[in-house]
Amino acid sequence: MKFIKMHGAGNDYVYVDGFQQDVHRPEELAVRISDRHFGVGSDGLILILPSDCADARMRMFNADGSEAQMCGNGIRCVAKYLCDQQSDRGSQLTIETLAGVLSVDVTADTENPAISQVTVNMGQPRLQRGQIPMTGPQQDQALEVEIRVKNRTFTASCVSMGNPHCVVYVDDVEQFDVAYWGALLENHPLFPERINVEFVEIISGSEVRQRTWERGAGETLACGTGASAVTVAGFLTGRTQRTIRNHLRGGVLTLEYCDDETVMMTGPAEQVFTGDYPWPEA
Ligand SMILES: N[C@H](CCC[C@H](N)C(=O)O)C(=O)O
Repeated sequence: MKFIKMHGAGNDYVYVDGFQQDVHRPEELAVRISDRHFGVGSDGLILILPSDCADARMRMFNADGSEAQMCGNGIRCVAKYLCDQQSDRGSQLTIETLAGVLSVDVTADTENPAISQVTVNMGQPRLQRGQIPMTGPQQDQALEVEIRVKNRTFTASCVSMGNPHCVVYVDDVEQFDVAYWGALLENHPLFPERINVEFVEIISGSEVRQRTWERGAGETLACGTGASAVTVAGFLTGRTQRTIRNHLRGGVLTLEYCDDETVMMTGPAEQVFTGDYPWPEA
């Protein structure tokens, strides 16, 4: 099986072109290929597939084999790959995900063809508990709620960007024990489908620092849907402006929560290598 290794701001996935080959048992493949010692090593697996309603469809599997609705860093890489494959395609594409059909715009880096900058219209956030999903009154929002874990109470805002996010504000994110609290929050009984957790330090009204604990993958260097949720939560709770720069462990994303309530995200997409992985066709 041929694969491509790409990352967006250090959030790395193995990509397989499903236009060229069939991929069987992707859940099991994701677990094996993501392993950083016994596999290729990645945060998960992304399949690039034909679509009936868009230029392509993506399916995204976490390193634990669970399928997620969307991946913001991943969709930028899928867009870059499709543009590189067909240079006459133009820079604007649509990509179908389990969170809907999203529009992307790719700008090639003239000095380094391995890297592109990609802007994604991430769509509108879903704010009701029932949409996240989260227990409690299903029509209510969960902005600025207190979540009790062990001996600590966090102030959190929960936002769905198609997939679920819990944004937690902390004073010093570099010193914060992301692995310990991330795992506890991911599996908190409030969240029946588990949750991705963003730990955020506010630098100013237009700048934040984020570390990410991902559902099904642990700490990753970046999360695009998470950075989008952070933009929405920051604006709606009065912490940040509509446009922010988000400093993640693996790079910087620029985001805007627009007047029409869609989130625009811009960041890098980089191809690192291609390879072959032994995986039976059926
Ligand atoms: N890293 C991805 C999100 C993965 C989310 C996944 N861990 C889930 O289960 O929802 C991003 O850039 O948006």
